Amino acid sequence: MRKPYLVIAAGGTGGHMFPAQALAEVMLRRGWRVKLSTDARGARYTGGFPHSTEIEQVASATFARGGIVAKALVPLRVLGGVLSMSWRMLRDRPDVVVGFGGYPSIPALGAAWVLRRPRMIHEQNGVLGRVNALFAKRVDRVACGTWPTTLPEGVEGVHVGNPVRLAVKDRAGAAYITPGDYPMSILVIGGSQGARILSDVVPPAIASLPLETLQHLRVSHQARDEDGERVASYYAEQGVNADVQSFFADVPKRMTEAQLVISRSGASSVADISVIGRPSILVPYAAATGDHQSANARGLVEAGAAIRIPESKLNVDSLAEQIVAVLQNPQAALHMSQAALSQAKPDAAQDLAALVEMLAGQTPQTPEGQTE
Ligand SMILES: CC(=O)N[C@H]1[C@@H](OP(=O)(O)OP(=O)(O)OC[C@H]2O[C@@H](n3ccc(=O)[nH]c3=O)[C@H](O)[C@@H]2O)O[C@H](CO)[C@@H](O)[C@@H]1O
Repeated sequence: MRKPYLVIAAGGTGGHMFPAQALAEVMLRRGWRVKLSTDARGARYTGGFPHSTEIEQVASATFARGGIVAKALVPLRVLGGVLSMSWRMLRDRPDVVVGFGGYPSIPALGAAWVLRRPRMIHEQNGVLGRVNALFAKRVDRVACGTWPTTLPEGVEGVHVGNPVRLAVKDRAGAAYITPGDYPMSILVIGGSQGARILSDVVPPAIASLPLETLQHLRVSHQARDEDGERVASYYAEQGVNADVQSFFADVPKRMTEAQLVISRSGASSVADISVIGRPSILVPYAAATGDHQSANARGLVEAGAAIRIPESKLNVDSLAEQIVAVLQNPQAALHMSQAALSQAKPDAAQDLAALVEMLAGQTPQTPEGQTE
């Protein structure tokens, strides 16, 4: 019997790919055939996708890069991508197409629009990205990871949350050990790529903490490759017990063990912090499109789960003061961890999968199982 067939279109950064992976995991388990349509950049993040995911690389074109000639050719490349994808979809018709944002999602979403296939976008951030903004009025559903999300007039969003990895979901609401006179840890992460500003400011802020706190502290610090050595030697010189890596493969475990998370407010980082339920200090990436990282942080901040420090106010003193405020107030820290849980959507992947199946239901199936 023909399996229902889902095309997931995503690319660019890990931020688009991780939620796409979570949906692929659920749909494959539900007996669907899943194809990921991505570009070379997105393909770097496909290692975690289940092996049965079909992966198709499409040529991508971004408006932001390249010289004048390259930019002038972008509309042609996009049109070519949509046409060739339409041709492929005519021969192998998807039941549903879901776009997660990024330029590589244009060919599949564009083709689904041309062919009138059921289609949906998922926006991770509190502000629509460029490609999702282009399709918001041309899809059957707009699923939102962050709430509220600013949407174009006339478009209604469905709040499903940002799907988290299984390793995160497994630790949903894991018991929180409040800060005290025993080993404590701080996790410092800057999105999938690491953030230089956190490598500049966090180490001296931690080194300046009162000795009674510092002596119990372990730090896990994600630093970009080029910053790793200086960050590690600084911590070592200051006698701080720190593990510095360019990417922690076991963030869910480290986050569970942490009394405090210091992080950027990328959509998946915020989702992980909410689902596991940890106090956080968030430093939104100021250059993010439409300041979407501030929008992402809003839910946790308004719930009393996170302290937001804008980049312009981030310095050694302001950060140290907030770290002390969390680590020296166990009750406040416990309250923050519980408030984080109040913002969590641990079943986002399942809710998104339910929307996909609902959209597929709009397509009548013939007794042979072929779509009409
Ligand atoms: C710089 C930038 O433009 N970032 C954008 C990018 O996020 P970007 O990919 O940087 O970050 P996200 O916060 O969305 O995701 C990072 C994920 O990586 C995990 N992690 C992080 C560090 C580590 O060492 N190990 C690890 O596993 C985090 O727990 C999280 O699950 O796409 C997101 C979704 O569109 C946006 O919200 C972000 O604004």
